[in-house]
Amino acid sequence: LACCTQNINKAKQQERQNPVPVPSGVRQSPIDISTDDSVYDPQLKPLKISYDPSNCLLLRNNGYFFQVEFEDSKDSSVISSGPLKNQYRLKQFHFHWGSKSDRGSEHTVNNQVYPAELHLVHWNPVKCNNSGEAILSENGLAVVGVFLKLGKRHDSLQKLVDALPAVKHKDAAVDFFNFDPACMIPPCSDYWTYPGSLTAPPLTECVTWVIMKDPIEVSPDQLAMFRSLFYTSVGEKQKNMVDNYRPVQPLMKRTVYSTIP
Ligand SMILES: COc1ccc(C[C@@]2(O)NC(=S)NC2=O)c(OC)c1
Ligand SMILES: [Zn+2]
Repeated sequence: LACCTQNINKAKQQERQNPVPVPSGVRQSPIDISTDDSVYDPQLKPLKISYDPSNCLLLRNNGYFFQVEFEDSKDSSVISSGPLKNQYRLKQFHFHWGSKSDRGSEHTVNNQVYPAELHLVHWNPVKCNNSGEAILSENGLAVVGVFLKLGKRHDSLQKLVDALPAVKHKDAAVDFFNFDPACMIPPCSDYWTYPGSLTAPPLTECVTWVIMKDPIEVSPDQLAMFRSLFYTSVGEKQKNMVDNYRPVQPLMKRTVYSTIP
């Protein structure tokens, strides 16, 4: 999963500069979430989240964003319930952010943009043998999205921020152990959910999205550290890693369901 995102992330950057409609894309992501048009589903339960920090392995700059990768050979860091029929294993998490705080998130809410968005990527071991296969299987992936807004410092995120200078350039990677991603899940369990896609090529329509209603807060200094990374490898002309988000896509015939009455 981590390996094959690199060359296609270049395509994602291209796609952002001159967006080309995806032929026969009927469930593309991200989208704008119109709260008035979303449908309250009283059957939707809170997402069950159970992560084991000892599964945390590595921090990598893949040339499009930085991602934290997890051991996923067992059902030890998983999500279930909510809109999910099976249990999904955490594979990695990453962020999207802007060059300025008036842009950065991939999803928007009533056209409100956030300065950044966290994606926690999980795959379905019942339907797939590994995360690479999950990309090719309908609802093979479940991605939890969490908006970031500027405010007070996020103390538990600081451990990750402090490790970023070690992965400034593309393809850099360092050991990154004992981090609990649950610290980035907002206390309120409310979410929107809809069927969508990867937001980078190959843009496959394999994702059940769960977007948390409440943002988490990070400080301006913490977000500035995200922007200090580079898209480029050592020795190349440095290009700051910013604005790595895809524009919103047409909702088409989809319904966004919510836990919010
Ligand atoms: C070939 O497999 C891929 C390709 C790209 C991504 C990245 C992304 O498109 N997906 C999400 S989520 N955000 C993104 O930017 C990926 O992530 C699971 C898997
Ligand atoms: Zn993403």
